[in-house]
Amino acid sequence: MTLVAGVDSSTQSCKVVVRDAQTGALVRQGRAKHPEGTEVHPHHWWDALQAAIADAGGLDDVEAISVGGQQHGMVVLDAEGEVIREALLWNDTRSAQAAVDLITELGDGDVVAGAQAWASAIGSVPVASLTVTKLRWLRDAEPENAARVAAVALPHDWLTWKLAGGMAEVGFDGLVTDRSDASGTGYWSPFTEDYRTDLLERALGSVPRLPRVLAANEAGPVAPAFALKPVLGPGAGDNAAAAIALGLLPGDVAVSLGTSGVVSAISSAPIADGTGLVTGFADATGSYLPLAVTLNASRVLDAACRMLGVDHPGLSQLALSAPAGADGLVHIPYLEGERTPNKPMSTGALHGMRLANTTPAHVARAAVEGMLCSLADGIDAMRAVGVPVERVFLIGGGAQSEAVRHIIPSVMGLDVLVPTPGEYVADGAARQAAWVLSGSDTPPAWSASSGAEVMTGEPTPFVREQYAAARELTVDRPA
Ligand SMILES: Nc1ncnc2c1ncn2[C@@H]1O[C@H](COP(=O)(O)OP(=O)(O)O)[C@@H](O)[C@H]1O
Ligand SMILES: O=C(CO)[C@@H](O)[C@H](O)COP(=O)(O)O
Repeated sequence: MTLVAGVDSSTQSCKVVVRDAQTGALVRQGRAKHPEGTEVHPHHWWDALQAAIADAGGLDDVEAISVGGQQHGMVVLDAEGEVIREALLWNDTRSAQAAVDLITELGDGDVVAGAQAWASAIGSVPVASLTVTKLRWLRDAEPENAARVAAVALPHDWLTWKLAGGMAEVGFDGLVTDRSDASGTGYWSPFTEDYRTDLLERALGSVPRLPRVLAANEAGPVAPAFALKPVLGPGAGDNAAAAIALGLLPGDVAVSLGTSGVVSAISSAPIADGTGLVTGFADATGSYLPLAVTLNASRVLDAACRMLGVDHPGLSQLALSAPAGADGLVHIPYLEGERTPNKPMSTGALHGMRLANTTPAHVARAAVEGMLCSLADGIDAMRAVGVPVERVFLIGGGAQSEAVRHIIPSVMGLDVLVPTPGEYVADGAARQAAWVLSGSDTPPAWSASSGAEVMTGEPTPFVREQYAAARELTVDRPA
């Protein structure tokens, strides 16, 4: 049996799956935790990857490996290839003002024109999540660090490079990425399939080395002297890797409930949404992957568990015992600020509180519904830019919530397919690794999306209506 491995270096943890390259059958897997926080030194990801590989029984018998990972994180390297400072993650909002500055500058003072100009240039309107805004923040807040930047990578690029032996073995020439993750930087264009170094220079003030963008099935750097045996694949951003695992086709939409809430879809043409609600990223195969991404998904459920003093099954039991709409109790889930809509300083809120609806069951129901309503808004945003929504898949850690699985069809007004719980990002990376190994033009014919449970429910549009009426009623956190 030929074995391949896939990695998901996600916000909260690192997961490794080992699969049969021919059939896709799961052979073994492992995982390890990442530290908390929105600023993390990349060596923690490397340590977690080693631990997850060991937990998965090692790589000695594995022929190829690809790394999928959280997108956008700013990994800055000096001329010796050393990490200059902790990486700012996708959910770090300190670069919100930098995003406003970049938009205003490109529009010559006109924010609307600037937003459209960015969307036309790179497919997305900058928000604090995108790497380009983090580099502008670095230039303004830490000029001494900005001056030392010799190369910029993303989490998955950096881990791939480390697996290849890093500076000592492959140098900066061996720094590689793929088009899905490159398209989330804010300085790579899905229209020209190339870096926009002019926009990078605008942000950082210089143009450091950038990872070479590999083709979908192209092998990464090889260091003959280095001990790593497997062939390295290009890897991918996490949502693009999940799309590979699910075998998404046009009309399919994935809703991922990880730390981020993500609505993603395959599109045959690039998207340029000047409203910024949909980001026009590329996928990892040659198509496009428009996304609507929130900062608040599974951790909203974690927070509700904490507030109510229950575990996840307990939260589900409570939520399912309350009526749809929680008798008017509305939870706005912007606990970490928000990205879609772009409200980086916002806090969450509970609206419509009355004596009759302030029970643990109502609070639990409102938390689940609020999180799902924010993602239903993402589905609307997809439709508004012409992305068809025919089949919806539910994945990510939050998909393990029974309440989420039962309530989502009613909130979205759609049937929802729930594939067997699994590590879809790591699985997609493994499928890519098998593709690279095969040398074929198309990925191997294994897909993890078979065996999905179809969840149905009576639509409850009033839940979304009461959410929409309360959505703007939030206060900002103290500066
Ligand atoms: N049974 C469950 N019900 C609801 N949420 C769960 C359950 N099990 C795990 N989770 C949540 O899944 C999240 C992690 O999901 P994951 O997709 O791995 O996140 P990320 O990709 O951001 O690291 C955690 O916030 C955790 O609380
Ligand atoms: O910012 C995005 C996509 O634009 C997020 O999807 C991150 O890629 C993090 O994903 P999780 O670790 O929450 O799954």
